[in-house]
Amino acid sequence: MRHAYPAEAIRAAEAPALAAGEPLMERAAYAVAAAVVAEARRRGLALVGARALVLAGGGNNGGDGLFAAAHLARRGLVVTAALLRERVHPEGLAAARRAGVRLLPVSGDGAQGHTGMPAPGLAPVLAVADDADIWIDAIAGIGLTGGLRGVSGALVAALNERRERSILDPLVVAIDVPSGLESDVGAVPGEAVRADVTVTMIGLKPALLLPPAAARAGRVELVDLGLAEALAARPAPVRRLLGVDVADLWPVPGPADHKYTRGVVGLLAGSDAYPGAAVLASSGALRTGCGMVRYLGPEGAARMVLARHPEVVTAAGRVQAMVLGPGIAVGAPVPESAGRALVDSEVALVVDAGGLDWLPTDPTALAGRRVVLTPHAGELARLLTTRGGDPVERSTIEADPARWAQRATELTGATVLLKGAVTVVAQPGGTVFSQSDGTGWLATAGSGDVLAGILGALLAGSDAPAGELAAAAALVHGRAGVWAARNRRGSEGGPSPVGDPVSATGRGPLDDRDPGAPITASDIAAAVPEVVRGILAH
Ligand SMILES: NC(=O)C1=CN([C@@H]2O[C@H](COP(=O)(O)OP(=O)(O)OC[C@H]3O[C@@H](n4cnc5c(N)ncnc54)[C@H](OP(=O)(O)O)[C@@H]3O)[C@@H](O)[C@H]2O)[C@@H](O)CC1
Ligand SMILES: [K+]
Repeated sequence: MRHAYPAEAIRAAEAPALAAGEPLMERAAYAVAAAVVAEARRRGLALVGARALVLAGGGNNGGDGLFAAAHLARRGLVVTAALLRERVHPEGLAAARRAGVRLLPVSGDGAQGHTGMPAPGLAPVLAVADDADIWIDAIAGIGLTGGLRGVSGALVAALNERRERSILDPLVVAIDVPSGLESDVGAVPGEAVRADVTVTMIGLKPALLLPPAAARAGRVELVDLGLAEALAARPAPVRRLLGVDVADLWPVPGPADHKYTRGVVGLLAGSDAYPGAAVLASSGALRTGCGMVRYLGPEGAARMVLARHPEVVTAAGRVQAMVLGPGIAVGAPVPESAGRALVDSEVALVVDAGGLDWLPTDPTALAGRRVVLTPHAGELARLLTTRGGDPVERSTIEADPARWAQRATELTGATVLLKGAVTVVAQPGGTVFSQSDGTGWLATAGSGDVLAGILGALLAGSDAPAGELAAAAALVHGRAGVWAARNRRGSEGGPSPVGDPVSATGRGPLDDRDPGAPITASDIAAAVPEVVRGILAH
């Protein structure tokens, strides 16, 4: 499991070590220099003579940068340090000077000019940036408050603009947190550095896991500076499940299990308008490995479900988890079986799409129950607007998904899995999970119906907390999409997949060399067993 800690916890963990005189900044700077060297080598950049620009702010983050600049200069790189404050870390500055780093004070004059052109005071540093192979961002770390101001904001805006126009393609390494991100949250308050690699100290920060901020960090390397134990004693409000965590909580059947002990999933999904959702949610649940699926929706959809999955049962009966709402239109009346499940505290619930309207208005009504809502941003906007009183736009949610998912848990009393490129799961009063396991190919009709089925099966088959199971479902769903996109599997029941057996775990992102192939929701469901096997065999 990955854990992310707020700045306050990082500072508390480092305080005793600093008081004891441990050379944390030296260790941090050494790790940054090592990461720069390793990444430059990976890119085939000759180190001696390579040009690096360090952007140094006035705090300890700038100190890390200046010491790292000194290391790199001693390795033969040509290093310039842009000093963005009149006063920068004095020992760091002295070390950089001794190592032969060129020091370039950056004037803030006119930095906030209104013309949209780079401010005149920035011209010298932009000229160095244009020629540099490597930019190292040491403007600010956990000490940043609010959007980047003044000369730093203007400089980062100008650098981002140059990269966007593809004039330049330097290696960008951020120290601790890309500058411009507030380390405790996923929202991006203004201009922020876009890093290829972020070398982060002591522990991960929430901004490195949460959308949309996390996308600015690139690959994250954690350097614990010997403080992992001190930090582990503190609560981590943001977490990410890994495959091994999912293996630990996966309901693997034992010899004494039968279909009822494995868990029965009830499905109230699909409608005359959207019958396919019933099929896809059934596929998701069956491929995840529940004991039985009971399909309780309309007859037309039931026929389609049975045609694809003859193992589905359409008779009413006991269920351990119920999936309510995929493929059901907003405003549809509450079916009797859904009404019963909503008041039966023994039944875990997955509530999606049209089912979201069926939730009790009193958030305490679901207290103590395992209930997971699975909206996308548009559905969450609607739910927050109807329940919270004030209108909330989809774009507002996309600017800070974790915050709004948490707000929805307060208003409903349920766990909320907010679907997106990075999926966040908020629980009442609890940890937020942030899962980034998928690929853009997953954004296809019916994908969410499959996810609801996967989650229904996990809730039916395991007693683990709903939030962890929701994060596990997101991980498996994401990896199934990656696996399907990589192996270009045909429709469910089609020919055996071809491809590298290593990729059967679904691990590892698709990349420029193998961007993957288009997939359908059926492909995602079909890939789930391979992904589960990969996770369990790990
Ligand atoms: N202690 C140690 O030995 C170790 C510390 N470590 C490192 O220290 C970092 C924390 O250092 P920190 O506390 O000094 O804060 P830091 O992140 O440098 O930010 C302050 C600077 O940012 C500026 N600034 C703030 N807001 C701004 C804005 N909106 N827009 C523009 N500027 C803004 C602020 O300017 P000012 O407000 O003072 O004008 C000041 O210059 C941590 O992230 C890690 O990298 C680790 O390596 C472990 C060892
Ligand atoms: K930084």
